[in-house]
Amino acid sequence: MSYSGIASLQWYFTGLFNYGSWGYRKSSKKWAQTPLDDLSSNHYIVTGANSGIGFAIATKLAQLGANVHLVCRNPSRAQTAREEILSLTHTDANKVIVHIADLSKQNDVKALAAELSSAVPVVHGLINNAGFLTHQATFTEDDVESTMAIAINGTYLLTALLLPQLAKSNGVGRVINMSSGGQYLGTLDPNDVRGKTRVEKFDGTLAYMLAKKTQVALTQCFAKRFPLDKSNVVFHAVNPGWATTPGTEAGIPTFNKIHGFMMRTPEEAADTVVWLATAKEPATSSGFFWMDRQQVSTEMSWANTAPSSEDVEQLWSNVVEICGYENE
Ligand SMILES: NC(=O)c1ccc[n+]([C@@H]2O[C@H](COP(=O)([O-])OP(=O)(O)OC[C@H]3O[C@@H](n4cnc5c(N)ncnc54)[C@H](O)[C@@H]3O)[C@@H](O)[C@H]2O)c1
Repeated sequence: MSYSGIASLQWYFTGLFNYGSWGYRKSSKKWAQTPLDDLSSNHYIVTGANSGIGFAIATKLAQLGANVHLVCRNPSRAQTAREEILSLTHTDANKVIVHIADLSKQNDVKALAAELSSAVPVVHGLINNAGFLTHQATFTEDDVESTMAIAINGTYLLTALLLPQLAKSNGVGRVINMSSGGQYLGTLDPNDVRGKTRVEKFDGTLAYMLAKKTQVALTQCFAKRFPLDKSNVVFHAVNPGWATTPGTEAGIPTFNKIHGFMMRTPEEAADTVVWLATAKEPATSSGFFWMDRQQVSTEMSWANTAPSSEDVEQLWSNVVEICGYENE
């Protein structure tokens, strides 16, 4: 379960050169400025949309004219975010809609999916962005450690429940899972998805890496089970880089303080997600890991954390069992 010192160094130096704002500016010079399609009749769901990168994603999509569904846990913070988005983008007030759910709870996710299914019959993009890093082990009402609960309930269950609406997209339905560069150091443990064995000496950073690794593996599983030609849906996972947000200020304050000068803005970290959700090119591939509009490897050479295909399959069946739901 632990990660080696040399792999951490590799990760850190890769991050210094690529994950900060400088890395973003370097990469963005290569991008063709292709105009995005008219998004005015498209509907996007963004989880964790009231803060940080999620807020930047939702704002950009609203600016592009799309209908944006903000999924947030706290009603008053959700309303504040909605008002801010309306004032920043001057979009039609009917196009920015709030939905309340705690994505670490299965019952909330099921209720949210039911609400969205009737409110949004066709979903063009689901952006599973919500996530957090905590240094205290807490278990949800479903008996899953909270960091992992978002990866499972928020990512797996919401995606599985909304597949019929995504499949109806007149382009290609897109699911974008917000993973992290931290996933490179996480080791998949398919037989302890609930996080039970890690409680005594809880390491929040390790739990976070594991949750993010799980999101990448779930993305691959969805792509394998629901290929584009049969499902009309693509699945992507993203490393957004290092961005200063309320999440990094609370979860990794020392890292944030030391590296704040070089970290990305939430808008820079949001760029690849918005591109994956709206551009033509990423509608043709599925199951990959992306950073700065490029497919990147899911593994780092010295980390030795690549899960076996058996582990990935085991993960899927354990997650299905915990959630008690699977699409046919
Ligand atoms: N900021 C970074 O450098 C960075 C790097 C890699 C990955 N990420 C990932 O990007 C995503 C956004 O992070 P951020 O930095 O903008 O942090 P943030 O804390 O500013 O935003 C996270 C959002 O998720 C929401 N959220 C958390 N738990 C929730 C729950 N149980 N139910 C519903 N909503 C919940 C929060 O309310 C918040 O709106 C996260 O998944 C994070 O792990 C961030």
